[in-house]
Amino acid sequence: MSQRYSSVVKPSSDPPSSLSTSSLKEDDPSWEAAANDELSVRPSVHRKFLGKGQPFVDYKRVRVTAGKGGNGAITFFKSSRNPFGPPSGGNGARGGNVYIVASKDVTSLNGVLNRYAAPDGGNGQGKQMHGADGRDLEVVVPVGTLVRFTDPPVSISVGHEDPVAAEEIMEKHEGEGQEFDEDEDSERMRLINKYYKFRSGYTPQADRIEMLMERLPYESASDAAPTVGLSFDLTTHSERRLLARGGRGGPGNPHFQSSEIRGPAIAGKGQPGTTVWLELELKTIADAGLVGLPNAGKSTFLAAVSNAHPKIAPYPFTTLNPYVGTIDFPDFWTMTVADIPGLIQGAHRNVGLGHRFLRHVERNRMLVYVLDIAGQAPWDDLAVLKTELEMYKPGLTSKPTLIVANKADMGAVARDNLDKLKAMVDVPIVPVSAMERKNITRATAVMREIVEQIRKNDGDETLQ
Ligand SMILES: Nc1nc2c(ncn2[C@@H]2O[C@H](COP(=O)(O)OP(=O)(O)OP(=O)(O)O)[C@@H](O)[C@H]2O)c(=O)[nH]1
Ligand SMILES: [Mg+2]
Repeated sequence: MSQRYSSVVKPSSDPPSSLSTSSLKEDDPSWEAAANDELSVRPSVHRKFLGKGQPFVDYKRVRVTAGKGGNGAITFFKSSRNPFGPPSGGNGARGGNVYIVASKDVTSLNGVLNRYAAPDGGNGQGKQMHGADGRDLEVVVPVGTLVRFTDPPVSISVGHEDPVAAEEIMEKHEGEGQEFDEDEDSERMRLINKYYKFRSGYTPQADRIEMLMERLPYESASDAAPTVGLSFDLTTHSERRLLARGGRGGPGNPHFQSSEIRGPAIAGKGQPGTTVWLELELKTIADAGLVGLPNAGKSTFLAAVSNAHPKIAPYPFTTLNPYVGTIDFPDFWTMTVADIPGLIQGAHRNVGLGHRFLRHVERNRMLVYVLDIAGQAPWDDLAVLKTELEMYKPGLTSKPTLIVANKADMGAVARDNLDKLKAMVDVPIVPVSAMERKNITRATAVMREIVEQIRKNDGDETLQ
């Protein structure tokens, strides 16, 4: 390498203002020096991974149903000595809950199913054997997923309480010698049938119905609380939230024994689990987002600095989905970098791949503009990128910034452009050759310094 660059990094007046770039100025390393101490460079890209992988999904609608509670049992402990033994029905168990968990190990909503249903709780058995609780289910989503509870699709009706079934029950009990006062009694029978079950052939008498009405399980506020419209954001690894609560199990028949009722042929029914509809939207959270025109070398840079193996090719729009890689520093400090598909002029109006991916720029801690420094006018490219980000969401460009002047290996043009760019902008600029893996550690060191500063200011690992 014959080129030498006088200054590698320019001190920044951009936020964060407290960021010290003095250490970066101290030893302006040349290409050769930088190339010799490439600690974080992976020697080879595993070819077999190139271009493979799962489709990227960043929006999904999901239906989640918690498990139904198990029914209580109606059994009696009979023996030769005691043919009318005491009631011995076990309780039904609660149905499985459904939780949503954020994980840094998944990067797309691709693995999320359309429907989830937690297992039901087990029914009670004879000999006081209670059912087994339904297993809890976890929906695993990437960190940065927004969860919104929505209305059910119009064509499906939700109701756990089925008015038609209640009608049928009413009809069944008509003509059985019991007089029903139309409205009131049908409502009572509906409730009784919702919460209790009877041994086949058993018809509860009026006084039993009275007793059962008195001890109806009360519905807690959280059971009935409407969730539609609620939303939350999963921003940290292993954050866990309850989506749907499993139904309670019904008590077994010993619970209905009293001085009057010696052999209760009654047990509690398991309650249905709640059903909710969700909208999941992924807005990738990475420490740094790579923003650049198509073909600028973003993917090559990501492959050079991180453990990721994105597809790299000499045509625009090679990268069609955001791709997150992790940079591992020798002292085990890590940061994440997102390769975002190329932007072009008019992206905010949906030109090119459009604004679909701009949402993934929103929540990165810092921006890394990757410019093709050997191109016609890299400063124009930078202006286009900044304009597109601002048009999509005002204020987006005010994040801490680094410019990676890529393709600096391309001779005199690159060197001249770099000098011109340095004179024009007031942001740290690091010339690199992502392809030849030169000056990469320099770039990652600056990125680390900026990210460390932001994390310190934020006070924790979360990001809003
Ligand atoms: N000479 C030279 N070529 C490079 C360098 N970095 C990347 N390239 C080449 O530039 C082309 C585009 O690289 P990519 O990494 O696919 O570019 P990208 O920005 O990810 O492009 P899109 O995914 O299409 O937005 C490839 O042919 C790379 O080999 C570099 O430092 N020097
Ligand atoms: Mg790419």
